[in-house]
Amino acid sequence: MHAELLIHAEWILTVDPEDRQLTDHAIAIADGRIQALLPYEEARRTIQAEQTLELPGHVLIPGLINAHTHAAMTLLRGLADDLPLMTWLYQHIWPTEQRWVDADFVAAGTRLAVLEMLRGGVTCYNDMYFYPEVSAQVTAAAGMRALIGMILVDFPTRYAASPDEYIAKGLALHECYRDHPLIRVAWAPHAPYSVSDGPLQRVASLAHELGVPIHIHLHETRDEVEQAVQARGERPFARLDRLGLIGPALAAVHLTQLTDTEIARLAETGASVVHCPESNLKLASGFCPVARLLEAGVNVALGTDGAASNNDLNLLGEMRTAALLGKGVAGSAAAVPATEVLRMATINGARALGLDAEIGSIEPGKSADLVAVDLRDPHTQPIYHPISQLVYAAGRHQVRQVWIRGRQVIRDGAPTTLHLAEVLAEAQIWGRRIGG
Ligand SMILES: CSC[C@H]1O[C@@H](n2cnc3c(O)ncnc32)[C@H](O)[C@@H]1O
Ligand SMILES: [Zn+2]
Repeated sequence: MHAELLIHAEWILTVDPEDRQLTDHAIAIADGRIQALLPYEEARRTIQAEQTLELPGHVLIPGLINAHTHAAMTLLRGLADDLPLMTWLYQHIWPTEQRWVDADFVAAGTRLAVLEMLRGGVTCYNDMYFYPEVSAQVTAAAGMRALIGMILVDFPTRYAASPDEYIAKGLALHECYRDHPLIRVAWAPHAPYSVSDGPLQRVASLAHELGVPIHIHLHETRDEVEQAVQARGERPFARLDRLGLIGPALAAVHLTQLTDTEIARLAETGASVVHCPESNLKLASGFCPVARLLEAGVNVALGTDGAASNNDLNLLGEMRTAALLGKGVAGSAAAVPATEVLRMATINGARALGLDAEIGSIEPGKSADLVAVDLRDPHTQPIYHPISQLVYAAGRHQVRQVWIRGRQVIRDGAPTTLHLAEVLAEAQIWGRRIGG
């Protein structure tokens, strides 16, 4: 058998249905796909590889999937800290966005985000931001994978004047990225409090018609739910259900407020939850009941949220936070174990984004989206269980090699598709402009 690349890592965490953790195995890659996963000795005998990469002391994992972010908000990192959600959003972030966000802002901010995520082992992200056509273009040019949000809010911005215009621009984006190897699109209405019934209903039917996911913030805080109940006599979850949005295409972000009935409804409809523990902690938004969701059979993915509320796009760090917080919230050290957290950051993310046939695990036939993490640092030694070191001790600087569709986008910790100094210079110009 001929392969373009053979990777021999000391450990491989497949995240396949059996959660196989392999030692001394190799992965053969051809045409951007995982061609074979087999014992290294057998690979040496049966595979003629153009290149073989030896990775002693490394663990190889599927590319990490950041299932909720606002990539271009890297340019607003640290602008407004230590504030609760609604003060942060209405008094700081939205006025700043109204003033500064244009296509150039989104290009510079997305490039910075893509660079940060790739270096941290994130190979795919789910975005919700203005000028999505710009994010899509920047991401594809860097060889990264993304699900780009066709955004929708009731209020006018420089990007679009009305819900009709947001939807028309979304449809144009969908058309443009039909059959693209790296970019897919999703409907991304911002939240129940910022989008009214008519446009939400249109999103539900268009999502069904086009076969694309729906990405929305939901029940982020107790205030959000209480205010909706006061104003409309209905919880936002019930409203979305009535409007046809709760179903297998839904990736609902945050969900810090959930009744048992709502959890059962998520499980029964096959909807996904995207947990953003660090954003929830920083904005003091509340706690997503991850252990209860997992127990009920709900697909739970992991996201960083934007860099203005986290303040990084470090999914490896988010995995550790999710595990620790999940145990604290459940009152059980056995809750949200390391293997489950790795699933949340990979295959569950892929499922939430409708991409699980293509990415999320290391299995022959899937795209070669792979990450090698060097565990030979002092703080990840000795190694009894590589997954424990990965989730509880490793830092993102230990991500050394990253491939997307078989193309190496990070080599020895450095980007191959983006120019670090240029991306930083561009971000600093924006920082000076906004900071005055
Ligand atoms: C319509 S583009 C996305 C919109 O969402 C804002 N945003 C960023 N983080 C959050 C969050 O945690 N909750 C609600 N809204 C958020 C972002 O600033 C954009 O305006
Ligand atoms: Zn968000």
